[in-house]
Order: sequence, then structure tokens, then C-alpha cells
Amino acid sequence: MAKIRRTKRKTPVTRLAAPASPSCSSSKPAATRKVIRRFHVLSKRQIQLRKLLSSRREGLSSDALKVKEELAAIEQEIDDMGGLEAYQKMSVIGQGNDRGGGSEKVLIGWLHELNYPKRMEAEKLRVLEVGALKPDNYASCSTWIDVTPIDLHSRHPAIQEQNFLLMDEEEHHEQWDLISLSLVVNFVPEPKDRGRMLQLAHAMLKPGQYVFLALPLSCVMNSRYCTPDHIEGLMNVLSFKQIKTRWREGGKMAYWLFQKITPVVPLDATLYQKKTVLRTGNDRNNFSILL
Ligand SMILES: C[S@@+](CC[C@H](N)C(=O)[O-])C[C@H]1O[C@@H](n2cnc3c(N)ncnc32)[C@H](O)[C@@H]1O
Repeated sequence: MAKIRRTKRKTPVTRLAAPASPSCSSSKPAATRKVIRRFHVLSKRQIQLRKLLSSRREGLSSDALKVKEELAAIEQEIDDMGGLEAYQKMSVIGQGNDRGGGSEKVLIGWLHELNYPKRMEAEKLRVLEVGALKPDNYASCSTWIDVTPIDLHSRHPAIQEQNFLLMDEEEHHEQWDLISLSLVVNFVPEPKDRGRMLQLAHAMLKPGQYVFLALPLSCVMNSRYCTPDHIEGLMNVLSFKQIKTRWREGGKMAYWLFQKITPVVPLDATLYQKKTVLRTGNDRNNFSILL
């Protein structure tokens, strides 16, 4: 039976800071965090191994066999843990307790500051909520928000089971007023796919409309490769303008609202196409987003 390699490498930040600090649920906070961290570690390794396998010629060496064995062991462990479903359950607990509710509270507050729903015309705001754990996050705004919740794994019939990265860009071109990416970009293991997610959001938004982004604070405050300025610069390159941002010292989350703009001159993307060290020090994480 193959064993999963257990190294002393640090757990990636994307895995640490998902909303998992329940204080009044039946799951103990430490146990909740443990499931979330382990799930992220395993799914990142799963992607690495799959890539490794697809880059080798069939039956090339005994190395390939080892990779296959490790992959099988990882997939078994993910299954034994209860898979994405168990992870989502832990995230719901965290959502309720860690943040006193979901990120949508921050977003709704900002929309009110931007004078919604007053400034709206006849139609409701078309919101695509990516990574929806509950179908009714926007129930209190149902008179002015028309939400489409999607997730890789639907936990409710009203949540469409859909990978955002596989949505048809042409079909959805400039169809949405707001796309919510709360704790979703950091869930995606590959930095380039994270960038693609933001690019896709841009293509799918109507001109002048918004993307809401929420990340664990450590992704921007303790990463070697990512800072709040870097996020803003990267979003500017994608033709987004920062409208709102919020985090607090010692907090767990960072939030942004960006507006899709039409740039006068396209900006140079070079700085965002490869990892550049922006912070030094041993105790940093490796979160990054690449274009
Ligand atoms: C940590 S949970 C966050 C849920 C919620 N948005 C929040 O802020 O608490 C991440 C969710 O995003 C979903 N997700 C990740 N990548 C996705 C993708 N490409 N398309 C759709 N859903 C995705 C996962 O399945 C998971 O349910």
C-alpha cells in the first residue's frame, strides 16, 4: 500500500484561512480547521500529481507507478474524509461563526453605500454567486437582487452545480451585473487558474459593473508574492478599478469591490505573469495569482 509522503513543508495559506473558526457549533474549531487544511493540502497535491502523470509518456518508468500510487492514496484519503461535501460543511460552520455570517453582508453594505437599490432602474441586479454554500444568502434583498448561486458541488437544488472556470465565455459575455468570488479564488490550486477566474469574471460582467472578491487576509498580508497593492495593480491590468476594500489588523478576511472599466490605454501585464518576491522572511506563505 502506497504511503502519502509526509514532509515538513508548511501548509499553504490557501488551505489555512478558509472560514473555519466555529465557536458555537457542535464541531470543535480545531477539528474544523484540521479538515479544511487537510482537504486543501490533499487537493493541491492531487493536482500536482495529475499534472505530473499527464506530462509523462505512458508506462515510462517505475516513477510513474509511484506517482499513480500516491495519487490513489490521496484520492482515497479525500474520499475517507467525506470529500468536498465535508469541506463545505466545515466552511458553513466557519461562515456562521468566524465572520458572523457570510461575506454577502459586506457586499450588501457596500451596495447600499453605492446607493443601491435606489439607483436601479426597472430590472433587478443580476448576481452570479460563485462558491455558494447556501441558496438564500441574498434572500433579504430579493426585491432588487436576482441571484444565481453556483458551486462545484451543489448542496441544495437551488444551487447550480457548475464549475465557474468552465462557463461559456461567449454565452455569458457581459451578462452579469455582479460576480461574487468569496473565498473561491484561494480555493483554486493553480495561480494561473486564479488569474483566469478574474479574467473570466471581467468578460462576463456588463461594462461598469462589479466583481466582489474575498480572500483570507494572510493571502495578501503574509504572502511572499501578493500584497494589497499587488492585487489592485493586477486588477487594474484586467481593467478593473478598486471601489471599496476592507480588512482589519488581526482579522481573518480581506474584501474588495472592483468595477469593470474601459481603459484608455491597456496596461503592461508583465509584472503579473510570473511570481516576484514582494516580501522576504521565513514565515511567509506562497499565495499568488498569475495572469
Ligand atoms: C471556502 S468555500 C467558500 C464559500 C462561500 N462563498 C464563503 O464565502 O464562505 C469555497 C467554495 O467554492 C467552491 N468553488 C471553488 N472553485 C469553484 C469553481 N471553479 N466553480 C464553482 N465553485 C467553486 C467550492 O466548491 C466551495 O464550496
